[in-house]
Amino acid sequence: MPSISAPSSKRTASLLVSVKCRPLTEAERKRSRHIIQVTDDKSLTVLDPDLSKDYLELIQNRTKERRYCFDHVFGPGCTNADVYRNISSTIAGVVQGLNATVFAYGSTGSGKTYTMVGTSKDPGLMVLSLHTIFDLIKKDKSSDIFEVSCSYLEVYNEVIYDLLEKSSGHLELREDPEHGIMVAGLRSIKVQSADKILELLNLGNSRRKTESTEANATSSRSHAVLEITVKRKQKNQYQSRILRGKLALVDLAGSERASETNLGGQKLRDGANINRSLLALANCINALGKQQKKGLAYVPYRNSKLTRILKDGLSGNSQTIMVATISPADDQYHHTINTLKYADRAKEIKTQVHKNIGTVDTHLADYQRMIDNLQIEVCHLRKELAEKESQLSIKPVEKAADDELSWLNILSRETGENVQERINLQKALFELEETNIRNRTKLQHLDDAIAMQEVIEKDGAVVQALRSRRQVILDNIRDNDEAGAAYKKDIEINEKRRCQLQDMIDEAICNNGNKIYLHILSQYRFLGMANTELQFEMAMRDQVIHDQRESMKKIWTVLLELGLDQKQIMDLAVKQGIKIEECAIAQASYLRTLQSPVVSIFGTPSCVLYHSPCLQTHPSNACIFQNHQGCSSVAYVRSQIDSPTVCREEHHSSYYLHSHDHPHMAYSGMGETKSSGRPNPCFYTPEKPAQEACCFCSPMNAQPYPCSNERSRSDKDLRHHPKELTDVMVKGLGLQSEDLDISGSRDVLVGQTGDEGGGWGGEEGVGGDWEKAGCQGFAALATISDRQPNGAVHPRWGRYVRLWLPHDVEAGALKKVIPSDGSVMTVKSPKSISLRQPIDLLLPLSCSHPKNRPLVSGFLTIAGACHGSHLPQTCSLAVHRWPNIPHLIHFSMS
Ligand SMILES: Nc1ncnc2c1ncn2[C@@H]1O[C@H](COP(=O)(O)OP(=O)(O)OP(=O)(O)O)[C@@H](O)[C@H]1O
Repeated sequence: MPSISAPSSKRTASLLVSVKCRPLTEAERKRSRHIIQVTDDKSLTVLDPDLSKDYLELIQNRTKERRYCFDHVFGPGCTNADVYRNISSTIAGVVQGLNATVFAYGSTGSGKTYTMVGTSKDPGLMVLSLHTIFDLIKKDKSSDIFEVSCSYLEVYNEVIYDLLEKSSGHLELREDPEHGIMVAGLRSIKVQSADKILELLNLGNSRRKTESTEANATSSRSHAVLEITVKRKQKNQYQSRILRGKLALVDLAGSERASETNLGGQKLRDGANINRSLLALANCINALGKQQKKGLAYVPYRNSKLTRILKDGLSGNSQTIMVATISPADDQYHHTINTLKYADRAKEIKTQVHKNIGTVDTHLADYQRMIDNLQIEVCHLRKELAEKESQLSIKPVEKAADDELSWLNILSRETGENVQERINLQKALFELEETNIRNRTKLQHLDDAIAMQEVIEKDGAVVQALRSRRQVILDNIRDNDEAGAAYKKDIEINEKRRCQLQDMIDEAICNNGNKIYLHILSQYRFLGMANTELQFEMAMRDQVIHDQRESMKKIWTVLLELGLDQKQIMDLAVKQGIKIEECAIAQASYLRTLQSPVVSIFGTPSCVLYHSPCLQTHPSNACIFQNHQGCSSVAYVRSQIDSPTVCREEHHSSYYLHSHDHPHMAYSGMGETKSSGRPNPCFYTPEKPAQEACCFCSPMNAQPYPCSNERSRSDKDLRHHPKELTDVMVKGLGLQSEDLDISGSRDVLVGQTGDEGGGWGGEEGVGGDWEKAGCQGFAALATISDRQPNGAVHPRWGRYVRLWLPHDVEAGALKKVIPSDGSVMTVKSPKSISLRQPIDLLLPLSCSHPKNRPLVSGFLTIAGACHGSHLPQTCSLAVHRWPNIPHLIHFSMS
């Protein structure tokens, strides 16, 4: 039996904020007054720059003098080494597998580069950190093997360049589940000594874009990120543990107002992009600071490349240090106050620090390989394109052809950027909606709490506190909705641009004689898009995996807080015949090993689920059901807990189950399951005692259960998270499932027509009229519940369904939704239903539960039709084709 262990512990760390005030420069000394007073090593005062204020104004407290406290404050007399002394312990953690981020934040000319890079006399934090890392490695007494590598990039005008490459192309960001945000194609150079890195650092710095502005003679025009990775591996040990610490040292570009710096043309554009990134950073700091007080505020990381790169440092797994640099000059008062305002807010930011002990899920590795292969192909095509271009330019062709080529190149680049932008915007929208789903769940909890408390005391202090909390959440929801609307507008703009570009390429293909070139171009474009699509899917799924991991951790916390140790949990599990695997193992092999039944009901009593002890190779939570008109379908059902761990293996299983050629099981329309070869699956509804359940077949190694003639409810399966663990808690510890409020508000169910589109309601069904009309049908299932995770019935639950469809389908294609009470609800289709554009359905009163609850628990059948060849014949193929099952049909409740 595999061993189990609790997840590695996380430590919540506050962002450490140091403020560094530089001395007045030679020029400033002549014209400016020094307005910074460092009171002690933790506080400073910014004096009012206006000396002309009279006594009255001062006593009326109209002075602009401001006082601030931080973790550390360094005056003009301090060196970089003084600043470093307070952060060296954090840097040392990198050698122990921890992540750290250090960034300098301040207005232009305030001393960011001086602090990070420094001079030979006063080496900066980058240099000092490197020395610490190599000194520690040298002094290490263990037999561990260390490997240090470094990369250095810059973000200039929202484009990422490799500073260690002589002439770097544009680099793209990728979201990696194990390592967070990564820059695809960025060189990582293995280094043996600090001197080697310093050499690389100098080389990179010489390539950095700097300009002379009025505010700073060598103003950095780009944001630079030096990343040092320290890999530590135990020597000579089987399955040795690898620790991987990462240090990111960031020197931000100078922010300035165009009006102050007399910029124009390119410089003005640089300034705008620099400010866009810095504004995005400031907004993230704002939102993160607010989060501590206000709960779930959306953090707009996606608004710039810089914030995406810094995401881990701002909220993820990293101990982060912000060095706010300020100028003491009175004419910089506003910039100084602005910097200090954000630094003050940043004090509220919390990160979660834990050691990086690497594990790689096999399916993730599969995806990675696919992406890598695509990228190799993209590179290959790029090369071919370049060759083709040079061939063409060698030929004595006229200037017109050259112009055409460069025009096509621009077109190709813009297409790539358009796709990237679209993906980024969609992800942002997705995350925003996730945040609001959680906000709405919180709101419901608060409503319940307020209602309960009001029974005790109508307007007491607790009620008031709850109400003000409620207001905060409402504000968050409103802010997020506004941000969402802005993203939607951006998506519209992006879509328009996409159409324009497409038209231009199509026209070029029609008109241009150079067919090979255009062929390569379009192939390149196609592969590039496929590549980014895959990355998108990967990132979406990673998000879901992340959620699941969080849920697992919560369950572990509950179990451990109950006073049980791992062995006891394991024993309880064994007694109940439940198999528990280590978190990471469970992620990968969850569906294969799951033994627990999942309940399902649809329409009539003949709806059953099968339990998988006898079919271990299939996902146990597959469901066979019969609809209210007596036609059967097979559906692949996923409950909340396991929906996230979708891997390709599952899709095969799903498809396998539905295939007519299934070697082990055939299912006929009217409720007979024919067995062939393998033991048949058994069916039961867990809410009913075993005797009441029925069996469609005679399983060889499972007890047949009679089936209830009533419509049973499926509330319980909706709430379950990592199911082995909840089973331990419910069966082993005698807890009520309702006690296990491990929040998360999603249930995902995906279904499809079983018999080539047949079986969804005769003439009107998928296989009926629509097929005759030349359409292909599809059908899907979504669960719905009027119960909250804590078991309480809430009137608003179950009224809101959100769907993502597997493909774009035409307007009006979504035909009907059938709630499990048998009523049919016609759907007013939105103008267009498109992939990843969710459709929100608010259920009408006709879907009411007899007891006036908005809707009974159960399933919705969603049926529709789609013209053309976009949609595979059944959803099962769609499932097979689109690895991202949870996003095919995504259902959420609020
Ligand atoms: N602690 C210090 N001691 C002496 N001189 C300093 C110090 N900090 C900064 N300076 C000087 O101030 C000037 C501006 O510094 P620096 O270039 O580091 O600013 P910056 O914030 O990086 O500007 P930008 O954002 O425009 O790149 C430089 O001439 C630098 O030498």
